[in-house]
Amino acid sequence: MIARFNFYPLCPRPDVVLGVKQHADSSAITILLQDKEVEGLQVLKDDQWFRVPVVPYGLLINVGDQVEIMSNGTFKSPVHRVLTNAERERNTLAIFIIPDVAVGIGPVEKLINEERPRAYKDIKNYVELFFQSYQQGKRPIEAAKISQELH
Ligand SMILES: O=C(O)CCC(=O)C(=O)O
Ligand SMILES: [Fe+2]
Repeated sequence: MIARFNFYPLCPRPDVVLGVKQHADSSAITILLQDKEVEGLQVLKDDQWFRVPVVPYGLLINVGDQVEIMSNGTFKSPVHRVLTNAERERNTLAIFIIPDVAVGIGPVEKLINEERPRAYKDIKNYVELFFQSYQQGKRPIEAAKISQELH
């Protein structure tokens, strides 16, 4: 488990500067305590950005890439980003639940069948793989997909 406190200072140019660039989380599950007043998080769906409303003291549960892999794609890890704000500072707390790297992860056998063939490889240290791809501007989960090997 990793806890990250995010602080977004005032930014004079929210039109050109992001608080966090678009990504999906490398965790299995993320628990996010948003700022109780200031909005900023957006989720990508069907090529459109949707704002995540503020729910004071509410916890936002987000599926990360590792649950997408373990569920053989049944649950999707959403791409999201954070905007900046010229008038209000913003604070959030993200708790990333991460499986033991020594154990590794892969799709659960019972979720693999003829209709849904195995879509992801077994992986030992997904977070390391994640950051290799992330630095190159690629969607890290693509590196875990089996169809990738055919190209
Ligand atoms: O600060 C937020 O609202 C979200 C931060 C986030 O996406 C992350 O820390 O992975
Ligand atoms: Fe995130």
